[in-house]
Amino acid sequence: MVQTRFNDRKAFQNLNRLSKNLNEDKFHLKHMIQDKKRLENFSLKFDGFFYDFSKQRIDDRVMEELLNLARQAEAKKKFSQMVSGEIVNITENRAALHTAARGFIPDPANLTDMDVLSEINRVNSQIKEFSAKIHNSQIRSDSGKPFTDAVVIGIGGSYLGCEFVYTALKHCIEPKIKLHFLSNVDIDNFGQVIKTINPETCLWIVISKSYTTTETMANLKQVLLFLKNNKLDPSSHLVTVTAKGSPGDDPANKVLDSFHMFDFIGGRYSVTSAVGGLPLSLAFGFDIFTRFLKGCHAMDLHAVNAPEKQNIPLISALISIWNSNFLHYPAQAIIPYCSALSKLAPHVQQLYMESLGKGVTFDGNLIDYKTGIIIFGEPGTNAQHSFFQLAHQGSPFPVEFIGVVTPVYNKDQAGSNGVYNHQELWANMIAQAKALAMGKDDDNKAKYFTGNRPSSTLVINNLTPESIGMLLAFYEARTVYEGFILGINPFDQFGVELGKILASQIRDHIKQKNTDETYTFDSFDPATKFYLDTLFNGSL
Ligand SMILES: O=P(O)(O)OC[C@H]1O[C@](O)(CO)[C@@H](O)[C@@H]1O
Repeated sequence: MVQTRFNDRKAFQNLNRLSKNLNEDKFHLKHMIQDKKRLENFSLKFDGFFYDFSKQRIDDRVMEELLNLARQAEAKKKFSQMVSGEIVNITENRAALHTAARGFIPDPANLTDMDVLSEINRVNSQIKEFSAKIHNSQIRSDSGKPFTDAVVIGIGGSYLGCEFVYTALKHCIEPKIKLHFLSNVDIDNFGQVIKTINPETCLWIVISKSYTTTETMANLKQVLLFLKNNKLDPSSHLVTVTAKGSPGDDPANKVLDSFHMFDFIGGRYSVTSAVGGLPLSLAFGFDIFTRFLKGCHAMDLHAVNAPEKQNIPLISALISIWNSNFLHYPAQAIIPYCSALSKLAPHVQQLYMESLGKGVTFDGNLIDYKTGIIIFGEPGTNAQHSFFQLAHQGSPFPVEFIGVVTPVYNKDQAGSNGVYNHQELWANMIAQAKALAMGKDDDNKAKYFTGNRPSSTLVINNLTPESIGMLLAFYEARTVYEGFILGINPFDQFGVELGKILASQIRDHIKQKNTDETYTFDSFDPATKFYLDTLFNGSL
């Protein structure tokens, strides 16, 4: 069925018109945020999750048209189809059932050709049993020692989400098994990791859906050599998380165990499958992983059931579309005022940009409007001392501030200024959003701030497995909603393929040179030849 293009929708035309009026002074944020009802009218709260979009450049009319845009795109209907297991990833002819990993399928009877929930439950039981055996030392290393550390070998969706959740949770829960991450093919990544572990008490978790990803396979090779050099048997030290039937699915028991991931859950949406489930259960216990899933599930239910007007992921997707397509901001920063969330932005970078950085519509037509924008971020206040100069006086971009009401560390003391560190942190977060919105007049133009720079603020009460789950599922749902409204497929990633193909061609030539010193790179363009010659010369 041919769909109406995003920019042919009536609401799109109306929003375009409304965006032109915004230059009038009365729409400057410094005036709009004075309205006593503004926060109440432009914020939403759900289950300890607060989303304030009162400092976005919107008013009631813009909001109403944005909601119309979502309705005209049937965003909620598409979201329901997704959680029900319909084929929403049409270019790859697959469902996108990451929500099922947290036990959420509204009507499992409709899933005829795959037993999604029983497969998920089977793998979760396997994870529960395996992690308990590691914790109670029923499973020990080759030399009979209890495991103390685990290295996750994986890249992209098989790494980033897990690192985000682990980094967040280790602030509030002492890990039983310490996790380390080996993602980059850079040999120095491997070199650093092996410095931090004891080979005799370390478990290696290879995570790769395809089990063909070059970086992961190259690192696996290094690990196997490392185990051999340390006289350790991979069948006692290595586990795999991979698709059923992949080269890493191990019926021959060459490794300690294999856990399945499924093609109905895409890599960047896979933290709640065995991809995150195994390492996080090893680190904190299966019960903590379950609590994390419950947080995701709560947000999933909200994303499906809340009406458009109260739906936090949907509203934030609309705000993002407003900022990119109508106000023409090219990027968005994610700034958590919380060190524990330091790996959130790298995770959302992949989730968002791999999902929404698309050039064709659902039905295969080239696109002439903005799809995904650039996402980047750093924790505050650090970000204030690096790139916030540009945020305040350079090219504007919307910012998403994230605050956590109660810190984990409960011995914070007031300094000589009578303020606790955590209060100082919040003072800065509040001030930055205000400064961006208000701006400041000054006769000295070097000290003049235009203001009218939009931001949202997201607040959670504290760092718990449940709240981290909600945060993760919020970003997933928002990404998917944005994709559905933009009329693109948020589940494929053909854009990563071309570089891989070219790398493989270059690799073939490197291989030839490794076996034949006289081999030349003359068949390449001059720059490629220059870089390869430099690599082989060992110096510029
Ligand atoms: O799990 P695999 O198959 O190793 O893939 C890793 C990652 O690589 C990508 O294909 C991108 O290159 C991601 O989508 C995926 O999460």
